[in-house]
Amino acid sequence: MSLSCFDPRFGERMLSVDEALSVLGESLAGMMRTPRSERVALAQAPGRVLAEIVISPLDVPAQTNAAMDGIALAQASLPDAASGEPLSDRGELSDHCELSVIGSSLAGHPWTGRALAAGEAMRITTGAALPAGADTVVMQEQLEYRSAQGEGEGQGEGLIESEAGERVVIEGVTSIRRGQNVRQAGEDIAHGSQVMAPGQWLTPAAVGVLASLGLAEIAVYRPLTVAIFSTGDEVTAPGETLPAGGIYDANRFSLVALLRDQGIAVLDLGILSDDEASVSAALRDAATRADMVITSGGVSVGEADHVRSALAACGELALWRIAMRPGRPLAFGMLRATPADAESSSDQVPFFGLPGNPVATMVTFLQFVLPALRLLSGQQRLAKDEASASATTLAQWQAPRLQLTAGETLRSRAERVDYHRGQIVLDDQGRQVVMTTGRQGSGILTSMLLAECLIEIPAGCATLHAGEPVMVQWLGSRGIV
Ligand SMILES: Nc1nc2c(c(=O)[nH]1)N[C@H]1C(S)=C(S)[C@@H](COP(=O)(O)OP(=O)(O)OC[C@H]3O[C@@H](n4cnc5c(N)ncnc54)[C@H](O)[C@@H]3O)O[C@H]1N2
Ligand code: MOO
Repeated sequence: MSLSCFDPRFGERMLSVDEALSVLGESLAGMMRTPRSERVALAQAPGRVLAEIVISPLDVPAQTNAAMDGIALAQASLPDAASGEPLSDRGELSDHCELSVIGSSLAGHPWTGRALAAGEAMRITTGAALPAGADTVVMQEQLEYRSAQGEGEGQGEGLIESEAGERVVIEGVTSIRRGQNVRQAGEDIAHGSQVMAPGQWLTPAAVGVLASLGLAEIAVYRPLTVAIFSTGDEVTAPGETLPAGGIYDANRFSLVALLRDQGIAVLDLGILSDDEASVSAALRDAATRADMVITSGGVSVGEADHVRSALAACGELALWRIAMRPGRPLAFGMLRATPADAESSSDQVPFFGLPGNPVATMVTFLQFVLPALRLLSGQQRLAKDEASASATTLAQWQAPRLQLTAGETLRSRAERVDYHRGQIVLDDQGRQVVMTTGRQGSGILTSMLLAECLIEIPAGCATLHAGEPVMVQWLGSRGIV
């Protein structure tokens, strides 16, 4: 396969983020395969990607039922004040009426007797099936029950079982609308309708919906395996003593967390020293065991930046200079995999060499790696209307963009997109605005700790004034998309 990203021009000039995304998309399109699937218990499904079409085997709800505790009745059998007919003995327009209660329909214990006739009602609890002959539920708060002997009068709250000869007085009859407080069978999901399609990310809501269909297990795509390692002689594993000139390995941990959050199986290959031979040996090995390989550090132009040369021996690679900050240098390419086992689905494995500065590692992951993973893991962007779900570009898998108002003046270098880490706060007039999290260096990882969004200051814009509109990439309430 010829990779357009290895067009020699790209080594010369700075790519925009959009250009880099489209080149990446083209490269990955050539290797797209439907991932293999497996069946899992529903409890294991959250965070996985659905691999089958789900057609509803039933109506949800399965039966027409009450949305309130109260009584079920046929609205047409009620006296109608709107018709102007006198409802009381004195000829006044009364707003109450009395019906006889013939029984109870309880959630899990539906009424199995005869249908309701005119002038009759039935006690009913929320979720209980509506008895035949009823189409409307009046809530308990509008009711007063009268026992056959005229004793035990009361609002009836807490009373479940009806007794023989019981009657109920309804207040506010004129406001009762046909079908009120009733949930129709199939009003959420109709029997035989398509509920989900392959590619659906199984969110808490999605597994709830699957459970509501009675499904105990479901087909999901096998998770992708991603191999990661950090590079650099100074990079030290947490738990070890930090040597002079050392720095603890933050990137591997933030990357593992980002990957796991996407349901990815991680092959953690640890830390590699700045040694070309060991980096290329590790890459060769990783390419046979994983669906993608990600490193951090060593992609710039320093003497110890060996990732690029090590990669040249293992595949087809390019160093991109991307007009963004943080994250200007990024290596991308395809590693040759000599499959050592039948698990490997391709003889080419995408590779990302992310920049070593910890914020640059996370920001480039979010811009490029995350969309690539979502694409390769078979996710489909599903929308209520099919037209908006159709176009598949990598950009659609970036964090969602929102327009907010800048709460302070933001400065950037005009020639590249700047991703400031932002927090959404209320200004002194109670309006929602976005502010930076403070110092913005690409080694200031605590700026990501505070970030709820990335403020995108576009190339060509050196200053954005307070009060001006600004686009942000929303990272979600948990700090990741
Ligand atoms: N002459 C130039 N120097 C640099 C350029 C440039 O264009 N010309 N680009 C700068 C930018 S921007 C970045 S980002 C970095 C990226 O360089 P590398 O990917 O080669 O990263 P390193 O040099 O290995 O490390 C950069 C920085 O990050 C620390 N680091 C590395 N790995 C980890 C880790 N796993 N956990 C925590 N911190 C890590 C490392 O110690 C360095 O401080 O290059 C600039 N230089
Ligand atoms: O852009 Mo580098 O990625 O600033 O730290």
